[in-house]
Amino acid sequence: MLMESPLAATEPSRDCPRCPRLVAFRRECRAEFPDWWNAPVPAFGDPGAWLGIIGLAPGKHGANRTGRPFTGDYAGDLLYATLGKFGLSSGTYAADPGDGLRLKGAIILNAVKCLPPENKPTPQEMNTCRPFLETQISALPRLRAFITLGLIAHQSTLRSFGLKPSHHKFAHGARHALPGGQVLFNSYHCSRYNTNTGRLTAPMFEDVFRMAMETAA
Ligand SMILES: O=c1cc[nH]c(=O)[nH]1
Repeated sequence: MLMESPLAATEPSRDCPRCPRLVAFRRECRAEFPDWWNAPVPAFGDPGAWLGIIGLAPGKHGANRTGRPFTGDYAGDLLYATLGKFGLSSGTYAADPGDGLRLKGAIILNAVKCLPPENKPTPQEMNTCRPFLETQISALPRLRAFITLGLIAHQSTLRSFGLKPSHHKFAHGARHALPGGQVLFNSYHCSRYNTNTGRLTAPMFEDVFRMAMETAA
């Protein structure tokens, strides 16, 4: 059973037609895995969040299967462990959206809401999906900080504030001032690849959360 998105009124429809390539891929997945979610993956978290965590896009066997960001594959292992460690969640994280996990003070949004082939949305798909990100950020009035996971989420979040990525270079641990006093922190994406290769370790990830907590909690 899927919990209702805290931003239900701002989510795309299950059959959002905006990106032809992603629509075709969704159809393929629905045919092959009819029991999966196979639709835009809604936001998950606290509508009163001070911290927005911006991911890239659903993973095929993860969020695209479960309907909840960063669950169902390994992409969420470090993320949900870290949220728990910093008191930003309660309950237990499992693949099943009925696990009772709740976020407190944080919300997870994806820069692209539909599953992209090879986990790679095109620049056009990023642009086409961005209005949803912008609307959702605007619908979260208590947001004071963002953690962007990876370069693409960073760029899309900057653009959603009307800022130029060339003026705000991505680097793990970097912080960027946003209009209105909010602060954006960069992290490498917490993908299985990055954690397995040691590009991102738990202490490195926790440092970014600590900075965000010290700045904005
Ligand atoms: O960025 C990501 C990666 C996996 N799952 C998501 O929902 N987003």
